[in-house]
Amino acid sequence: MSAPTLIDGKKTAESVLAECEAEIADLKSKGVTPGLAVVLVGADPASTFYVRSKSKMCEKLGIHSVKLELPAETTQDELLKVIDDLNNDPAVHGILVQSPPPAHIDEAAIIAEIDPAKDVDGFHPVNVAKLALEDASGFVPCTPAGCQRLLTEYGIETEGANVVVLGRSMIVGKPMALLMMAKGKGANSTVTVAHSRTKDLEAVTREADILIAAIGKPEFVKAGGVKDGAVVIDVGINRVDDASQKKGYRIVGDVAFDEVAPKCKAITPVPGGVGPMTIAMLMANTVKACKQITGN
Ligand SMILES: NC(=O)C1=CN([C@@H]2O[C@H](COP(=O)(O)OP(=O)(O)OC[C@H]3O[C@@H](n4cnc5c(N)ncnc54)[C@H](OP(=O)(O)O)[C@@H]3O)[C@@H](O)[C@H]2O)C=CC1
Ligand SMILES: Nc1nc(=O)c2c([nH]1)NC[C@@H]1CN(c3ccc(C(=O)N[C@@H](CCC(=O)O)C(=O)O)cc3)C=[N+]21
Repeated sequence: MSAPTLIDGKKTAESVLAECEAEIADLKSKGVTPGLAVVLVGADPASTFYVRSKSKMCEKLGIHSVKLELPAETTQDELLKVIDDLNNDPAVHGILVQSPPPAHIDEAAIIAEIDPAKDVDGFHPVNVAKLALEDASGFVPCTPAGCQRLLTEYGIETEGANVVVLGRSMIVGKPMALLMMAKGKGANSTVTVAHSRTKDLEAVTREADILIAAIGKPEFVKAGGVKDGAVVIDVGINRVDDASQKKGYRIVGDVAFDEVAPKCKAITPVPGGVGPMTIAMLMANTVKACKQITGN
């Protein structure tokens, strides 16, 4: 087989961000500045890193950024109050509460408190329903939206394709499956969702023309679970110990890249694949929220 196409998430994210910049300039010419609030409870190092990269991207694009890093002991009621204040803040059009929160927080209740019009993560029940109903006024979760954009950007045929989504979380797997089974461009796929209870997993994933892996298990998908000529989108972000690295770890995906890539038509790297797209789609959702809320 010829060498696989490396799907460049950084480059595609740049085009999404350039579209955002044009829309932000237009909004600013009308006296409106989009605003995003990112809330982190506790100091998990990976979460802290992601929250800061989101805020940095806002600053780069000229989006008003509110970063709230709250102590791990923050109570449910205190967090609900923070959300209410952001719901009522006219300078904030998007609200994101970094997942997962500490164990004493009821995450579903926090998500339900967010004004659906500001729910740029697309986790609120109203937006989950809009995705299922194919109502484009809602917010699509950033990671699945980013995966779909990578497929369309690289001209990958999704119509009638066998798409296997590995993982069924509310953040990635389930919305990813809904997106790909929807009617329309970049979708119309035949979708199978596999998870930890799936029987003969490799036989299932081997049927995929497009395999989207989101399970959080380092290098779990091996060559034997991938069809020749498949397109592989690796959502996984896993830290594995690596003494040869300055930080003492490196990031790998859910796919064993070195053995899987030679079988693929196209594959995303980790890092530099889906991760940068997640942040870019968050910016795009924030611009969309701002336009909807301000009527622009
Ligand atoms: N690149 C990005 O922007 C993002 C990356 N991620 C990364 O994606 C990965 C998945 O995240 P997330 O969806 O939040 O994870 P969750 O832990 O919420 O969900 C994992 C899913 O994978 C399934 N699963 C776990 N182990 C296996 C297994 N051995 N075989 C088959 N299925 C399995 C689980 O099945 P079951 O339901 O049966 O338990 C579950 O559905 C993580 O590495 C995360 O860091 C997440 C968000 C954004
Ligand atoms: N409410 C909420 N919304 C989220 O969107 C959300 C969340 N909670 N919790 C955690 C996951 C994870 N996530 C990532 C974002 C960016 C990269 C990213 O930028 N990755 C880069 C750098 C990777 C690195 O060096 O660590 C890359 O893959 O190239 C990765 C993962 C968003 N998530």
